[in-house]
Amino acid sequence: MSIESQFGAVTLDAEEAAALASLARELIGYRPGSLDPEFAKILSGDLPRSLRAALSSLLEERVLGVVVRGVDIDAARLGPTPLGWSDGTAADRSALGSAQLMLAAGWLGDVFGWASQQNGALVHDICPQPGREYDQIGAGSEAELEWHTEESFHPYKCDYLGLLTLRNPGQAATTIGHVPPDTLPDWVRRELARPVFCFLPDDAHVAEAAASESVAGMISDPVPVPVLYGGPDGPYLQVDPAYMYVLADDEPARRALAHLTDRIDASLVDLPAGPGSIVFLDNYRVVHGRRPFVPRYDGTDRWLKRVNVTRNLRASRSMRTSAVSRIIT
Ligand SMILES: O=C(O)CCC(=O)C(=O)O
Ligand SMILES: [Fe+2]
Repeated sequence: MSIESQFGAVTLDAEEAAALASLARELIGYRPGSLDPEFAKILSGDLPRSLRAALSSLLEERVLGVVVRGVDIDAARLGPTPLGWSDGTAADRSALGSAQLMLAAGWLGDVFGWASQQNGALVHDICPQPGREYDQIGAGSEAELEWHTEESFHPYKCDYLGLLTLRNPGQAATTIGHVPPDTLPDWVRRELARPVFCFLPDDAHVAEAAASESVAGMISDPVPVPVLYGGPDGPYLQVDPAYMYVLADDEPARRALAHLTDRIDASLVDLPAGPGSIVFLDNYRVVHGRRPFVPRYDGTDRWLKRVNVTRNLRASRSMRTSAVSRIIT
């Protein structure tokens, strides 16, 4: 079965798109300058039913991801794509899109951020940044962003990753890959379930690691974990070949990882998603990356918004400064 056929798809009609944008305006007005994720959850009960149904099928693991098309991003108001993420006015210009991404995420769970990523923002900008063209981070461009599960290095990685495309002139696709675990040979599954794989924080976190005690610790002292985890019948996956190594060069584990990597390579497809598309991916079951593209740095570049969603915010309480904080430190 192709990966695309295992994705839910919703195309909002004009009425649904207007209803979603109207909720977003309510969310923006509730606390000007900063989208309130708790209020977004309350409002998410009023999302168009077709959207809630698709998102619920993701919660139930009946699909690997959901693509929503027809979101009003108020393209006329967007202005120039920022050069990287630290552009103050860009949040305001793109608030309509960000609010809709947060609303849909609110139906799935709790949006959270990282102290070590984009200064703790809940909604991230993904735009090419001068000087980072060949780096394995969202702000790269000329080099393919190798496939990965998001924040593989962290025990409180997101359940779902949400991406909203604001613009993508060169149509540089997000890639997705998936291998049904029950199609892997038994020896591969056995090896990948052993806790002998070490993950390192990716460069996007390392640059801001001083802001996060847990991330700083993971750079110096990674805890070995399995690649396949959860139930033996339908295990979940954490894998990021660009940022991982096998403990003590364990040969069988290394071969199993190589086998998995080949299989995922062979499964990789482009996800078609133009401006006004939101994609949610099950970060426990699919990998994603990005095709290379040539950045322009003239204000018209590719620009995406990203959110991390967890089903269990409480699990990370020891790494957040208060029960209501949504920032992992
Ligand atoms: O740019 C994309 O399409 C995906 C970016 C990504 O995977 C990341 O920033 O971790
Ligand atoms: Fe990613």
